[in-house]
Amino acid sequence: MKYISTRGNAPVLSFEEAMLTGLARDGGLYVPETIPTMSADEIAALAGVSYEEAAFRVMRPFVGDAFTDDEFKGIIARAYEGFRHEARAPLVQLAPNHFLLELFHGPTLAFKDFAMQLIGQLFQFSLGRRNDRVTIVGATSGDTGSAAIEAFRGLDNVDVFILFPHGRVSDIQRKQMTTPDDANVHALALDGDFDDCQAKLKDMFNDFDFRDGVKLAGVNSINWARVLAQVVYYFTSAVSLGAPYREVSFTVPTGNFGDIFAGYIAKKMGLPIKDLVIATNQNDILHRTMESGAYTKEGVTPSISPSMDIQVSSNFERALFDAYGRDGNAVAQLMEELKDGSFPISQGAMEILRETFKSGRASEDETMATIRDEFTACGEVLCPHSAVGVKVGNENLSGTPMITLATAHPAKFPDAVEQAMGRRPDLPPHMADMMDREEHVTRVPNDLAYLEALIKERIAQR
Ligand SMILES: Cc1ncc(COP(=O)(O)O)c(C=O)c1O
Ligand SMILES: N[C@@H](CCOP(=O)(O)O)C(=O)O
Repeated sequence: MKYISTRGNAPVLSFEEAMLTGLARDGGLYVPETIPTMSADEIAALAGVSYEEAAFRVMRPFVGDAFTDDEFKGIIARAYEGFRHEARAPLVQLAPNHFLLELFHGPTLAFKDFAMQLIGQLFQFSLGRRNDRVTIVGATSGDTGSAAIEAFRGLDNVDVFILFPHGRVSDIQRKQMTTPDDANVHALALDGDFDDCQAKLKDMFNDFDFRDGVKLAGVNSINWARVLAQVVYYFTSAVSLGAPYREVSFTVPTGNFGDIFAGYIAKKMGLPIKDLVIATNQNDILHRTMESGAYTKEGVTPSISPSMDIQVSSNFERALFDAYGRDGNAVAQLMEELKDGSFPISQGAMEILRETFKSGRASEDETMATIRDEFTACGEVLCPHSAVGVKVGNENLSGTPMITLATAHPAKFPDAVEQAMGRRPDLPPHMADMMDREEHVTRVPNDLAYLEALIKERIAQR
């Protein structure tokens, strides 16, 4: 299995190389050269197997000969052993034809744990046998950062630096990133928004002296392994509702487009998905793009679903690559135009995108009302991101079962949830004292040279 860049001008890599590389050297994102498929019989055979076994069968064709089957099974087993639910990703029913896929039973209470716990094990295995080390820099709007820190804390051969937007994550999210006291963990509060954090991260990858000097690696959904791990729960949830003999639809609260892109890959692999619905909050660039055919930045307004306060949606580039017939030059041109704030999408590409994706948005009031109404109707407490999904999912119900992804635990956003339904959700016991723990954080300017110097200095001190 080979991996190619969405901008068509970077070395072709194996799974392991792509995973350790992060961003392609032409600024693009790695994708598989071809998407392996699963037959209806292979999909049907996932019914009743453990999440770990399903993960092995779904991901195995993508990793090539990077690991033996036993090695890969061991990596998967270690990744998910810390989850607090036997099913890992349980489905609950909200209404006769609407289901919620709870993805928040991992150690940091967000769907990021599904991929990050796996990547943590993959990196340890690969770096160990190569006797190598890396510097991970991650950009986060709240959840990727804590999941990455949890997956990599305490390791000798990895330093992990997390850039988060100062003042724009929830208190719990911040505490999750700033309270670990491991020497290899560095929480950096940047003066800017998430898009600034992600832009700085990409600038670091595009500065080859820095990148090669510190052995930079990325664990954002830039990294193909992140997307791959998220493909699995589309299969397990669809199969439990009757796939491959029954179609299902998914609604996905969307920001950086990684999670819904994983659903797109599942569909390309043969999973019978009818609709893939993009759900955005008031920062609705993806919904506007689907309606207008132009990707146009308008600035980000902080919301009660802060992890989705994003307007440069990294993985949309992967969808554009396919919609433009895998023409890397065309994608590179669009990304160049985006530097001026906007690019039009060709009619042909838009038709392809609309064949696969529907979209909707939820305002702040609608998100609050959804938290309140779903609690009243069925007792499910939603986080604000999941509520955005449920609101848009409700608007797209049809005869096909709809699965909405619940991407975070409500206790990560207690203020918004309390405001909506008058009750404060409790943190699970392992995090109950989170607000009392001491914080270790460095406030940093939105300045590439400053950040690179700081990272080099911290690494030298270790
Ligand atoms: C809780 C939560 N929901 C939804 C999203 C959006 O997911 P994606 O960026 O993969 O579109 C994020 C951030 O990524 C998140 O943290
Ligand atoms: N919402 C994310 C933003 C980063 O997304 P990623 O999937 O590219 O890591 C977050 O919580 O940090």
